Amino acid sequence: MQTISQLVPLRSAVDALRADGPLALVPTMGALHEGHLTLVREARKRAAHVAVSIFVNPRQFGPNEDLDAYPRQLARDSALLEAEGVSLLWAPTVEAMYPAGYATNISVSGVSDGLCGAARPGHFDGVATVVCKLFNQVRPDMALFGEKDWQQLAVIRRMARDLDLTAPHVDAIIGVPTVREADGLAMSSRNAYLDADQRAQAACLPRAMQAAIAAMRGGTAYAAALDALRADLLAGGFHTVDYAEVRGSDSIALLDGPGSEAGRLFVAARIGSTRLIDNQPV
Ligand SMILES: Nc1ncnc2c1ncn2[C@@H]1O[C@H](COP(=O)(O)OP(=O)(O)OP(=O)(O)O)[C@@H](O)[C@H]1O
Ligand SMILES: CC(C)(CO)[C@@H](O)C(=O)[O-]
Ligand code: BAL
Repeated sequence: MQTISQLVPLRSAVDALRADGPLALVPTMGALHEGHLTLVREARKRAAHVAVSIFVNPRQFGPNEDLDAYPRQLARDSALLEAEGVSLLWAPTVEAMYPAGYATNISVSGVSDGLCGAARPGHFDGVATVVCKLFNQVRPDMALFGEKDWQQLAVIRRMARDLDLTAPHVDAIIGVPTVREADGLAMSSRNAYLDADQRAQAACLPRAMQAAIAAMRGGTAYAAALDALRADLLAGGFHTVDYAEVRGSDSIALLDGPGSEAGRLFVAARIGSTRLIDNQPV
């Protein structure tokens, strides 16, 4: 596995890999867990070579968010990726990604609105901008993203179509189902912020979501099921529910009851100083 942090050597490394067959990209912010490694394994099934990027992207963090605290573990991550047969680790410096004078922003309207877009203003502009840059830098044939960040996946799919970043009529943006801990909690780098009590309480998030979905499927009105879900989370140790909403799986449009589009339940809630997100089909 080659590890590269500057653009000039990246170009020749990528050219050599691409000459050898399809190249898949797995973008990450590091602090790798089984969710990330599942994306890598899926990528290996589909491509001759896998490139993984690790970049804690300052542009997607709000002013009062956890940019400084975000876990950085490059040596450990690198060993994990080497063991998975990854060909290239692209770990750019902030200066390589955003040189002095950097002034371009990508904003994907519609799917970026609401949910995490409302709770984290500017977040999806930061994500779209860096992912567009990563695509231009690595020029992959496909890229894999986790469904845990469902809205992010929708934003990236929209951007890739709108900016012709991938070949037409090819599903080159691949979503991978959420990998969970034994008690149902979605794996996330931010789970490392939880102390033992908070970690035990956090399992109430997927449990309460399952209960709300069962109630909706049983005919309970969405609004009533969402009220009960918020109450369950607050009783279970979460102190704030940023949102608990049913939205269309593709359009991310708000749904107030069963309709023609498949619905998904989206939740973001805070426990201590940690913000957790999850989504599941209704
Ligand atoms: N549990 C998971 N299952 C599947 N994919 C995941 C999971 N967690 C993260 N991913 C995916 O891995 C990629 C990199 O995500 P990232 O590095 O932000 O990790 P994260 O665990 O989501 O971190 P954070 O705690 O910051 O949300 C994204 O496409 C994300 O959706
Ligand atoms: C896609 C991504 C790597 C962009 O920084 C990040 O948002 C993430 O890790 O999900
Ligand atoms: N996992 C999505 C990236 C973020 O929360 O900033």
